[in-house]
Amino acid sequence: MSLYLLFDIGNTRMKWAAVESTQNPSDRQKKLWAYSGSVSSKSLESAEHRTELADYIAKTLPKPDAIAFACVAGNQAAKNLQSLFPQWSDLTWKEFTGNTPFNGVRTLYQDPNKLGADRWAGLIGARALSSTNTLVVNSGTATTIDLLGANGIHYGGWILPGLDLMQSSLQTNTAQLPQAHRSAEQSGFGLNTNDAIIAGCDAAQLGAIEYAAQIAKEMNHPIERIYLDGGSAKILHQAIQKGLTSNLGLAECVDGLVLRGLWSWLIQSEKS
Ligand SMILES: Nc1ncnc2c1ncn2[C@@H]1O[C@H](COP(=O)(O)OP(=O)(O)O)[C@@H](O)[C@H]1O
Ligand SMILES: CC(C)(COP(=O)(O)O)[C@@H](O)C(=O)NCCC(=O)O
Repeated sequence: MSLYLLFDIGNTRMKWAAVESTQNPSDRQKKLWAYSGSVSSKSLESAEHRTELADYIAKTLPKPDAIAFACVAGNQAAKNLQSLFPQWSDLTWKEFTGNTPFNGVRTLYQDPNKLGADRWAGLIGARALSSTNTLVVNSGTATTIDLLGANGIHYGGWILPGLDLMQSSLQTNTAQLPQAHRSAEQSGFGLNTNDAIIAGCDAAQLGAIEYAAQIAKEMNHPIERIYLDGGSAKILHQAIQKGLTSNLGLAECVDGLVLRGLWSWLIQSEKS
């Protein structure tokens, strides 16, 4: 049995998990993530936070057999992460990028070097869960919506500001708009400024997903699954369930698509 340590460094949060080779990236049980965590990606910039994190991970985890990471938060963030574990210096840190080949999934992106490592890993993670036409929605700092065909082809996707970014950019760039706050009652058209912002940004995100499904259908890839992952996935899912849009009944929250993709990649690399 091998122990894999996986890191997904996003623009807001760094997520990690340790998994065993006897487990399976297609497993949907919560206990799959028995050893996992997240911290602010910015905290990697602070020597004090780095030491705390290094202590925590090293004390709670035996030495892994392999480490894989995907980073879209800049080279320095990845370097800072790797500096945490000098005691594991004999291990190779395997960096996964948008250009990393994976048997069974292929992207049509014009320059895969430019495809976000997290988007590519998320698509591979989605493929571990489903072999049908799927929309992969990662709702973090940015929201990304990608079309993965049943044939394993990534037909491209969209990048939108994430939900928080949409809301906060209104406050930052206008004279009269406040930072909006979500409450349980909001739905439909807003009758005050706060609700108009919350519902408007929800509508932009859900509308984009619905539109993506419509285009996929026109491309003869009718969507059978919609996976929602990322820090705002649950909020988007709740908005869908409130009936803001009736056509997204397929949408479901899925944990750790990027980590699942890194894991699938390690398994495939070990076999070849
Ligand atoms: N504890 C938290 N700290 C910061 N953001 C959080 C937290 N929990 C949920 N969020 C939301 O999740 C988003 C970050 O999600 P995540 O998927 O980790 O993004 P990224 O991959 O871009 O770092 C934030 O923009 C925020 O809306
Ligand atoms: C779109 C992203 C900013 C999303 O990052 P995240 O919200 O997960 O932090 C990231 O995947 C990225 O920098 N992509 C590179 C450009 C591209 O995918 O075309």
